[in-house]
Amino acid sequence: MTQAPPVNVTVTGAAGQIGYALLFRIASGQLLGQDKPVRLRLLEIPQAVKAAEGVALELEDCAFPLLAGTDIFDDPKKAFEGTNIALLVGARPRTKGMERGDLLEANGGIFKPQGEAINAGAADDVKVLVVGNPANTNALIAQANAPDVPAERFTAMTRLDHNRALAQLATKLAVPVSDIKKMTIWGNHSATQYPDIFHAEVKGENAAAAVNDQTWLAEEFIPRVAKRGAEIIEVRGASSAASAASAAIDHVHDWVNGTPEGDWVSMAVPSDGSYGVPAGLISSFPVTTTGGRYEIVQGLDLDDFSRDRIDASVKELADERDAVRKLGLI
Ligand SMILES: NC(=O)C1=CN([C@@H]2O[C@H](COP(=O)(O)OP(=O)(O)OC[C@H]3O[C@@H](n4cnc5c(N)ncnc54)[C@H](O)[C@@H]3O)[C@@H](O)[C@H]2O)C=CC1
Ligand SMILES: O=C([O-])CC(=O)C(=O)O
Repeated sequence: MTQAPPVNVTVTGAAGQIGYALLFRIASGQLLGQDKPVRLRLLEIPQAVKAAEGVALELEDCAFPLLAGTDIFDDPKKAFEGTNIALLVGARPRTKGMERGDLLEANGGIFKPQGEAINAGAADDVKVLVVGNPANTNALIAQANAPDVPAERFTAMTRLDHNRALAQLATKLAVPVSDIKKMTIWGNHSATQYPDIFHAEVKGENAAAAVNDQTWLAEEFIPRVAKRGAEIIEVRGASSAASAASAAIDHVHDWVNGTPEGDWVSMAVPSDGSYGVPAGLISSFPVTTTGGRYEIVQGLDLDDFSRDRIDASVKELADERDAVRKLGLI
């Protein structure tokens, strides 16, 4: 039997913490599936190329049957040539006391040239996931600089928030995470995000009704999920890496392979105006995926509690967009 041609997967920041937790899972087939060979294209800044070469040696030593090769670049134009899946991880992480938005200027400059490089050389079917913070607005910058690529191919990661919310709710209800469906993260990957359990289901029952504890929801669950990144930085002394890599695998896996019947996932995607989110903002929504395409779940009722929180997070996204516009990045 002849093998399918390899899928080109570009990973930026390949020598970083997330990169180290991500590359081996991609090469082992967990990103795309056990029938899909991959060719890795790693992008790093010149000072970190040697470390990326070390990671490539270790990848070689794993003898992954699906890994067709690893190439290392310090030039985005080359790294994104022919890429089918682009994982934009490389950026400066925040440290204690910073908000993700504080990274806008530092990291914004990275995503403009990378958007241009994707525009110039990526494959026609390219799918982009931005992980580097502030992820939603970095995705907007990359997208704005890639006018020939369909806008909907640019997404940002809120799957880690989604997974955190699943885990917190499962612990509260003392059920396995697999019993929970239809979790939603709305808005920005920031402390204003809104993890919504009003449409989630636990073994078919409404999750908010199963919890039946508004104080826990408003004062524990929502802030815990929204500020979990800061909690990890406080406790681990560095920002989430393995859990972020795992969420990136989940995001792309489900985008490519589809969501199961009766469930959905959270992805930050360009708004089409759904739920009153201004068109074009890259905001987190509940989405289903099939055939490599996602669709925003329609028709969910939002009460005032949910509406106010979504509006606040979307306002923050609009402010970030205005800030990068002023910086000339979009
Ligand atoms: N969306 C999300 O849920 C999450 C996002 N993050 C973000 O992911 C990013 C990466 O985190 P870590 O891997 O922990 O950081 P890290 O500092 O360990 O690694 C970042 C890597 O990116 C590289 N890099 C910097 N500029 C680059 C450029 N222009 N092109 C290519 N590579 C470049 C650096 O040399 C470094 O090796 C940070 O922005 C962090 O805040 C982290 C966790 C979750
Ligand atoms: O909090 C951070 O800076 C890293 C991150 O995005 C997360 O863990 O959600």
